[in-house]
Amino acid sequence: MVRIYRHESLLGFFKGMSFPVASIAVVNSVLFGVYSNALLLLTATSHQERRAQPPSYMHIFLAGCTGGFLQAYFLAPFDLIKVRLQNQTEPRAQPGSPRPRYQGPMHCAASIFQEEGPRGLFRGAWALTLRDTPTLGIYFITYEGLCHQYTPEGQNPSSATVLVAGGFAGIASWVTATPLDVIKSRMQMDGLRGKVYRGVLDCMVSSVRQEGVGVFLRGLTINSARAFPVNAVTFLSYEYLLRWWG
Ligand SMILES: CN(C)C(=N)NCCC[C@H](N)C(=O)O
Repeated sequence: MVRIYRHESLLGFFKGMSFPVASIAVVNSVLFGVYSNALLLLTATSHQERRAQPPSYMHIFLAGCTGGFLQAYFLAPFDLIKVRLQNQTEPRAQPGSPRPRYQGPMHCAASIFQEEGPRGLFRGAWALTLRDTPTLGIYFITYEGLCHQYTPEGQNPSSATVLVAGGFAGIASWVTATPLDVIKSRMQMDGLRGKVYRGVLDCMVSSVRQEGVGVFLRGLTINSARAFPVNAVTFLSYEYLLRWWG
């Protein structure tokens, strides 16, 4: 944090933010929309009816995995641009200093398209899919399990329960996602200075060889700390929107 602040000022912390903000609505709509509809198909009960007839954990897991799998393809290009911008550490443009490689998200998208082709925009998408498919199953199981545990039979969970269950769901999913998150980010940066990795497995093997198994825990603390508030608010919004409009 100190280094980013010294090198790039407060603005350094917001690098690559505009694209995730623009994309989060689309990505979460796909995720929660697919999850709810998959659960509807599997259990034939609406969101309201599910309080009285809770779905099985197997159905919740399968619906979560389906949501995770499909959202990964919407998330992939936005996430790639975020990662490329976050890894660009040149100070912001100052008179006389060399211009950074990417001047913003649109320029980054256009450059990747030109230099690496349309498929370049989906670099790392396979690792992202492997990361998100099981971990979103875990995400929804944790959320539903905690809500079920702390809510009296047949009632809706309170706001406090939703916030805490959502926060822990976020942490559980990030703890399990971090190893593949590290690999995904390395695959996304690959191609910038020529291709280093032959695929996901090759990236895993060479990362472990060079840095040891601890490499899979990179970013775990920060991912988990961020996950609690983000997902507490995400689930609270989801629950209230469904209660008002569902
Ligand atoms: C890859 N993982 C762990 C997840 N996608 N987990 C679900 C949380 C998603 C939420 N938008 C977040 O960024 O925390």
